[in-house]
Amino acid sequence: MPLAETGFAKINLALHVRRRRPDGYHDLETLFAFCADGDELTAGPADALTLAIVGPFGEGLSAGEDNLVLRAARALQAAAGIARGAAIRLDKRLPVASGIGGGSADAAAAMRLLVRLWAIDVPDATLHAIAADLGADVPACLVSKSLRGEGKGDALDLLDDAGLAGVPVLLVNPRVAVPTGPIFQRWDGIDRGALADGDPLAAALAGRNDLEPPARALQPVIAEVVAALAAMRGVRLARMSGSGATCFALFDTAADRDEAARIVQDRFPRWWSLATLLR
Ligand SMILES: C[C@@](CO)(OP(=O)(O)O)[C@H](O)COP(=O)(O)OP(=O)(O)OC[C@H]1O[C@@H](n2ccc(N)nc2=O)[C@H](O)[C@@H]1O
Ligand SMILES: Nc1ncnc2c1ncn2[C@@H]1O[C@H](COP(=O)(O)OP(=O)(O)O)[C@@H](O)[C@H]1O
Repeated sequence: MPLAETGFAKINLALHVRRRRPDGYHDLETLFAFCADGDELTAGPADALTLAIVGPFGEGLSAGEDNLVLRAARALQAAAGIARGAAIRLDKRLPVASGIGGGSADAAAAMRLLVRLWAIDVPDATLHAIAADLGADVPACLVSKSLRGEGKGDALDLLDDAGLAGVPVLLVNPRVAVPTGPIFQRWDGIDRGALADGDPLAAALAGRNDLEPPARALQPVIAEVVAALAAMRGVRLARMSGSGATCFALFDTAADRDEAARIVQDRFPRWWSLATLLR
């Protein structure tokens, strides 16, 4: 039996961009939450390291050495000083370049998977460093629990008892790919203030996603998605995640979420959606 891990879909409940850094990155403050669903990875023992990609969003995604799954595997091999292989299979269920982790979640899931498959003992600090090297979001995805992120997004604080687990959520993507770097570049450079401390949901409600205006400027349909979600019954918060274009809504009840999912599917049959829960 191959081992399995989920690349849990990531949501930024709020994302405050504070300043542009000399290294081209941006200091930010964000509240990460994770969904119960995502991409599915499996791995079995093998002599060579291989990746096979299946699933609704697998088409067009390179399964070569540039894939974040293989980059994570190579980095782990190097850190552990081993040359063991693995036959990895990625079921790509999340849209690519869509602000919900995607590749970052896959890289993190691959790390968790291969640590188990290879039965290697890698210190947490080493895993964190490998993850941070793969992408600003990968350390958060490695943990895949509610977190507050600062710095590039890789200085993390676990939000114990965040009160978010089990909250019904609907993800909606209008099927436009939005690359992360260009959205940060289009941020207007105005610091609109810190993200509040304390209760994560209250902080998120009082907060914002500073990447939403530049993402909307590039893809106006994002405004339509947020407006459609915000108008649904039982919505607690509707917003774009990350650099877009996926938007999310948190609901009071699973019935409200399912009603919203039905309405979205009826009105916008081309859009992708996922009805799930926060974990
Ligand atoms: C915006 C966020 C919010 O969680 O999520 P996504 O939209 O990618 O899901 C993340 O900060 C994305 O993290 P990740 O996708 O891992 O970023 P990376 O691969 O490290 O960087 C891609 C590009 O984004 C920009 N970038 C990223 C993070 C950051 N704090 N400042 C930046 O300016 C840089 O231009 C960088 O070259
Ligand atoms: N396993 C993977 N899943 C998705 N994208 C991947 C993967 N491996 C590499 N990539 C690359 O990463 C890019 C997505 O990065 P990014 O824009 O940061 O996505 P997101 O906003 O969804 O986190 C894609 O353009 C894709 O070429």
